[in-house]
Amino acid sequence: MTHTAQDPAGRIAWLRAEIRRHDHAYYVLDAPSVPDAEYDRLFRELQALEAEHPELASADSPTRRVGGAPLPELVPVRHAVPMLSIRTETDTTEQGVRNFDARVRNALGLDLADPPVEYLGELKFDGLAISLRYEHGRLVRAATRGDGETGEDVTHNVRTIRQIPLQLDGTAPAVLEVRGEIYMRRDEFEALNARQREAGEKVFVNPRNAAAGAVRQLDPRIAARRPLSFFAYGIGEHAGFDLPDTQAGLLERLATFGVPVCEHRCVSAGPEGLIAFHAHIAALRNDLPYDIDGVVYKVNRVALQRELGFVTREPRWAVAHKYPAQEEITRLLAIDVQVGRTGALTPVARLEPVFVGGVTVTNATLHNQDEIDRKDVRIGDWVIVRRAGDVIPEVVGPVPERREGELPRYRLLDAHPTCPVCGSHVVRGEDEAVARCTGGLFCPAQRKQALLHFAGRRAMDIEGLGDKLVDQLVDAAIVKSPVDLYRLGVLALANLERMGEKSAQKLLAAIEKSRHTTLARFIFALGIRNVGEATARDLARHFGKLDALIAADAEALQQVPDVGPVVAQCIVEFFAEPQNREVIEQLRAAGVQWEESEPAAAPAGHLAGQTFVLTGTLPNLSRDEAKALIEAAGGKVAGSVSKKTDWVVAGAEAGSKLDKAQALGVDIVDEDGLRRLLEKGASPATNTGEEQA
Ligand SMILES: NC(=O)c1ccc[n+]([C@@H]2O[C@H](COP(=O)([O-])OP(=O)(O)OC[C@H]3O[C@@H](n4cnc5c(N)ncnc54)[C@H](O)[C@@H]3O)[C@@H](O)[C@H]2O)c1
Ligand SMILES: [Zn+2]
Repeated sequence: MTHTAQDPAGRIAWLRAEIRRHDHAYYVLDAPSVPDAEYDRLFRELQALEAEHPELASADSPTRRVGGAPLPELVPVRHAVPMLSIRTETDTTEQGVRNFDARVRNALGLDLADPPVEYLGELKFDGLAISLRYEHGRLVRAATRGDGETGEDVTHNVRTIRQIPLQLDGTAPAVLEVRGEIYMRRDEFEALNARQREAGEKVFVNPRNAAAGAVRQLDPRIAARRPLSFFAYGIGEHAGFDLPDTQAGLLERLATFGVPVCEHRCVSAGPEGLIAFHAHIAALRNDLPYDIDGVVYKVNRVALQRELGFVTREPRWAVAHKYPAQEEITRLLAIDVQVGRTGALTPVARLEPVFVGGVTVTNATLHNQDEIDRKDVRIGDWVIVRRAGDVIPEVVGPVPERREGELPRYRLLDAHPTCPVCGSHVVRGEDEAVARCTGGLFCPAQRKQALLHFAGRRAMDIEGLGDKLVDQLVDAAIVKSPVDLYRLGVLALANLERMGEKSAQKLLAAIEKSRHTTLARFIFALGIRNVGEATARDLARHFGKLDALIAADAEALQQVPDVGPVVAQCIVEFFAEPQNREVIEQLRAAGVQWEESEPAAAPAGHLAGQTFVLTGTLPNLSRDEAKALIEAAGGKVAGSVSKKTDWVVAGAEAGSKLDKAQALGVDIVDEDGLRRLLEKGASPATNTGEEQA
């Protein structure tokens, strides 16, 4: 529903309802439905309309109130000194500061002949306002702002915040309410979200919400797990406190009590210093370890603050000057994918251009399919984009209430069954978040990485082929796949920058030398996902010949020690890609060679063909010892439990592998059980021998 300028009453009513709804989501539920920038636009529009139409004013308009109702689950706390909001200066230029100065001087009845008013510039921390009540230096209660008159008792959670002293330093007054902001540092926020993501739980939109949600928990253990910080910026009720003359003096005094106070502040005679402060902090903003949404200017002299007093929801002696929003709302037009150096496909949101965090953003990462599912963002959605600090822009989530009709869910594998760069198949492992292109040797997106790996010391060992040179060779389109290395001539190299004839000769000699290699090195050099040096060696030993390896299916591959289902799958997928096989053929044709051997004999022993998984600590055997015994008996030890596991050997403190074994119904034995299995088929001769010894 929209209302035009012809219907201010209707528009005002609509705005009030809309803002109230957002207030509830933000203050009560800690789950804002729109970014602050959007909210602020509605709020300013309402303020302007109410100013234009005083006859439509109403005492219960959201422009006259602070915050939201306290949560009914928490015990209410009445604030003897109300906790107010701060007026936001909307003019973003210097004029914002001058407007404030002019209002203050006017209210104080000063004229041009009077000296400048002294101000203090502070940061506007983007967190949650809190009032900490100390009696005789002891923290007795912590309360949220609530609606400004009545907040919520959150002492149980605030006690878990290490930065907040439970006992003030020095000689403390009888009563002192310290007021300030609880916030979460950006790195802590990123780490928290990473943990949430890992655990498959919901991620937080921004540090403010994560902090507010933690503080307003019923369970202090949850708050304790979310690392929070605190800055003091004022006081409420006090008794027996020798009140400093200025705001700056107050902050210094608070610091002597051991209360954290932010170092970034500046005293200014008149508005000029504040203008400089605004610019200085704007430049610093990205490097601060926490979010700020602006700076706050305060009249420094406490006596003048008293004289100025406050109007409805905000003091006359302070104003907030905001910076460009770090969260904005825009449209998700499409989802593209980018193929990284390792073949990972990253979905990237293509956005209707939006100005956020000081720049125009048109793309933002969506990380991977799981993340898209968790956030449930769909093409066509209105989404919230966040760009804070130097962190790359991110889509934090959709605005579900703005979704128009039914939009289909996005499935990366359906949208991109093949790599958009090279056309190879795209796969996603069972336990993996990331989808990958399987054209490792062929895919242009992976070329540089693949070549570097191929030439590496433990792979084909081509001395002198480092990343700078690989960059040049690939960028100049001289080398596309490893086989091109073996076709290089001095001429092509001599055209490269910083490449004399001598170094060109040297490189060619190193390439020449690499033609004679071992099967193990060659397998490793292919860069098959999850096939490291040791696995490559095992594969070479087991299969003896490259073609045998190429022909092996997942089951045959799992006969190799340490090759489990995941690794086997990666190998199968790699060789299934015709383009990879072609590059291998070309390499052989170019003279890359190694000695082949007969495949290692199938392991003998009565446990042949049986797969074991070890978990926990066995009473007498180390893991290596147990493994050696099993392998000596022909068995195989795998790293993870699957349906193909025959036995799980569980010791003390066995973890998730044991759970999985139970879930899959795999047989479980302890160390004694393992010994019985090992002995069962042992030849009587050996037994006798042992008994005799
Ligand atoms: N996205 C939404 O749906 C939604 C809904 C409601 C409110 N909001 C946002 O909340 C804000 C309005 O709420 P508000 O009334 O709390 O005002 P405010 O946050 O703009 O300003 C007042 C608050 O600033 C904080 N503050 C930080 N640094 C300070 C300092 N140095 N000195 C004094 N105070 C400092 C205090 O907590 C104080 O309560 C707006 O930014 C608005 O965008 C968003
Ligand atoms: Zn590709």
